[in-house]
Amino acid sequence: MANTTQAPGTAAPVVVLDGLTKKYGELTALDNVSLTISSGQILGLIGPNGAGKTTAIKILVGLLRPTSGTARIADADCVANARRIKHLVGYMPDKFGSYDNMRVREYLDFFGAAFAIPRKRRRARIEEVMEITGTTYMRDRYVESLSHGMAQRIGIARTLLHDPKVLIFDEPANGLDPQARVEMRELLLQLAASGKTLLVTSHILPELSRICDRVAIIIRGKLRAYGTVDEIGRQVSQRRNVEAQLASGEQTRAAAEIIRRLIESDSEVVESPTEAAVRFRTELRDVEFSNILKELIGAGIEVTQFRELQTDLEDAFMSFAQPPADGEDSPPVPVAAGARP
Ligand SMILES: Nc1ncnc2c1ncn2[C@@H]1O[C@H](COP(=O)(O)OP(=O)(O)OP(=O)(O)O)[C@@H](O)[C@H]1O
Repeated sequence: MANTTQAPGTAAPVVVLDGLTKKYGELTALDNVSLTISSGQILGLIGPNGAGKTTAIKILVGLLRPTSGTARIADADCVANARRIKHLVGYMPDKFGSYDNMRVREYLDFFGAAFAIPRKRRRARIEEVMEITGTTYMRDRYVESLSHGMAQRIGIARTLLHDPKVLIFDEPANGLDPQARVEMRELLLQLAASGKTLLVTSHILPELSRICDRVAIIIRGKLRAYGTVDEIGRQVSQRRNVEAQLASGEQTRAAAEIIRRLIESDSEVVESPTEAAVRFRTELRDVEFSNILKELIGAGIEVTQFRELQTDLEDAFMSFAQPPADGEDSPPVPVAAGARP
């Protein structure tokens, strides 16, 4: 069984993947992936091209059968109850076809009809979803004339028509300019705040990951890390990233020598005379930090700042995504409680 037990005070799991595996012939596109998304949460499913994200999504929306394991949304199994899944989920694929000679309102009406929303109710619902997604002003525009960012918003409006519990968006931020990414992030937060549960994928680590309650990093079909952005940052590096800023670049060599003497011998110490800075990674505790600082000052080094740098999630992702050396499996990385690699 997956570790899906509900901790006291936490929201109920709405999406549950348990040991999900999908093979295409010899290729294992998804390998025993287990994770849960609770009600109102945003989960970012992040992985490079070919990681298995779309495969996981297609199983969830009932378009693919898993080789083994299960996927459930609310009370419905994604294979056995595919019809119910369609009502529970709003799905926006990474590419949606072109609809020539259709205005936005006609396009939404077309999909509303496909969801069998009665005509009268449909008209009001189209107004509502355009309001939610900030697309009312596009109502009379032809769909093919929309910019990519506008089209993405209409794509989201379309997924909301039947008021699903769960929204699954494949690469919603792909190809958007920085401003449109900010707007997309705000829209996703607004949808989660309105009670929707969201799963969004990305092949890069965009700003989207910052708004996710949980991030799942998937590499070559395996779940390599799962947790909050902070938890994943801590998983990747037990070592703290520290920077000593000096008054002058001329003292970087002397400072680096003192630091090398005081920290673990296998730690990398990077001197940057142009920035008048020395950076290093260490497992030392605070008390030992103060000792380094004391020694630097005692040696006449003018230290203007001595601080710990944040572990960047981008660094974490890159370290997970490194291709394994020949004959090795993926690098072993601890995974947060609640997930099984
Ligand atoms: N129908 C299929 N038949 C055979 N192999 C497939 C099929 N669909 C996907 N694959 C392979 O399975 C692996 C996972 O593909 P998937 O599309 O799920 O990855 P992804 O993470 O969504 O990638 P991207 O970011 O490029 O969309 C890839 O190696 C892909 O080539």
